[in-house]
Amino acid sequence: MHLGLGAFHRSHQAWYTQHASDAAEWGIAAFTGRRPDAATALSTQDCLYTLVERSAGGDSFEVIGSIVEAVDGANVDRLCELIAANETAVVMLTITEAAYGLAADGTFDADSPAAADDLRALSAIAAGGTGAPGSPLGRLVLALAGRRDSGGGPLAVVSCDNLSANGDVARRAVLGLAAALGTGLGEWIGANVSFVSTSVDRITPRTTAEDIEEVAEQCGYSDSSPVVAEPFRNWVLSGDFPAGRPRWEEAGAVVVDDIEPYENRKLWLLNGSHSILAYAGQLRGHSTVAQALADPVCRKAVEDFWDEAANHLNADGLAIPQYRQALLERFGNARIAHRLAQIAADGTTKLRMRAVPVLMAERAAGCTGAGSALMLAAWIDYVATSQDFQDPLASEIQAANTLEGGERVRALLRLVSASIGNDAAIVDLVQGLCGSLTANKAAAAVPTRP
Ligand SMILES: NC(=O)c1ccc[n+]([C@@H]2O[C@H](COP(=O)([O-])OP(=O)(O)OC[C@H]3O[C@@H](n4cnc5c(N)ncnc54)[C@H](O)[C@@H]3O)[C@@H](O)[C@H]2O)c1
Ligand SMILES: O=P(O)(O)OC[C@@H](O)[C@@H](O)[C@H](O)[C@H](O)CO
Repeated sequence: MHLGLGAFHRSHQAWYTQHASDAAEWGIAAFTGRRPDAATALSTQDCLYTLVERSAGGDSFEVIGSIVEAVDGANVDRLCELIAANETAVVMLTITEAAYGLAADGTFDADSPAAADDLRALSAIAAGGTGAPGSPLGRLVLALAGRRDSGGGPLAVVSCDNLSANGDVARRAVLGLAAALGTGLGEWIGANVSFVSTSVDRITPRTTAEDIEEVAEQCGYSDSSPVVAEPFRNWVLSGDFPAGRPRWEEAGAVVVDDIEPYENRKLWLLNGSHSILAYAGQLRGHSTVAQALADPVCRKAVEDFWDEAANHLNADGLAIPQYRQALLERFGNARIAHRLAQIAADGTTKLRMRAVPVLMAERAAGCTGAGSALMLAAWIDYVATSQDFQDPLASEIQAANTLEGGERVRALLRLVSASIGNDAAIVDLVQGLCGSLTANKAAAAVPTRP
């Protein structure tokens, strides 16, 4: 099963499942998150779609068939039916970082609007009423209650979202929501559901109309739902699969006992620098990752942050210099038009995992942390100028934006993390960096496109 049918699941977990040595024994039922569109489009073509692997040198095409059913996420009856089935072994999630209802301290926030709605819906069901939760995790909790009742047995929930310790985060959110259905469900989940943590990597931008045209021209058939991704892919998993899983390792996935060093390497070096490029790049007039990286001001901001992060990535075998070099090549692939506006979304949740841990580690080591602080300053400048940023705390950001100077910086930083927002020296540091990325904007080396 999969929740959050979008581009990434189709370029990553569906690819690994298709290439597992026992692929013929498995099929994925994938549910959308907030809209039915992706399921409707895929269903009309038997859930088959083209994966376009886009390197700097050209494109190659592969039809992926590992998804066997695509369903509107609002079809909670079908979700419950499939999760109750004994044959269901794994539930994968790509529902975005913002969908886990994380509070600024990393705990589950039962008061976030989506969680509060789900808790109300689940409590009403527990009291014998009708209705259904509206978020993927709320729906999953209802379906897990059905599995318990039907004796479907244990299974694994595998978060594939860019969150540190994503399995633990998923467990906290599921248990937080399950409380509304009575304490017995939490106990059953504790005993029967394994929350697997993963580090996932494959740059997969949103599909464009040009991508659809290209597939028609090159492949000679019409595909409404191709997905474009870079050639690179990586999947590191840690946790138990009590009901089995496809042999993903035969397709290159890696199973480890301690995932933290891999997660930190990926979240800090790749996603952290993506966030710098997203905010600094847009402030400087760029719209894609490749354009922003070619701007020396953005490139320096990335390298400075990487230097800081590397100080705290010390586990054996991480090969940080090679990883950095590979990232420069991957980001520089201008044929992958990775939009900075897409990466910029949900900054409060993302910066908590991308900037804050490195900043705190640097300061604990007696350094300034200016490279990580610049990521936060870029975000603060971005939310002042962007008219249409997306964030689970958008209204709180708007309220903070009505303040001035240090008060505004402090209020915005508190939305990311109380520990940095309440630290006067960090607030001063970040405030001093605000505006610095655009101060020499005229020096940007790259012509920009709208
Ligand atoms: N695209 C990539 O390159 C990439 C790479 C690695 C990891 N990821 C992870 O996968 C996630 C999904 O990526 P994608 O490219 O498929 O994105 P997407 O925008 O296509 O979204 C995937 C699904 O999540 C649902 N969703 C979005 N916001 C939600 C919310 N607030 N609450 C509930 N559901 C929501 C959508 O409806 C959709 O079904 C990312 O957020 C990231 O955590 C993506
Ligand atoms: O999808 P997000 O919003 O978590 O982050 C945007 C990008 O940084 C991200 O999607 C990367 O492309 C991806 O993590 C590469 O594996």
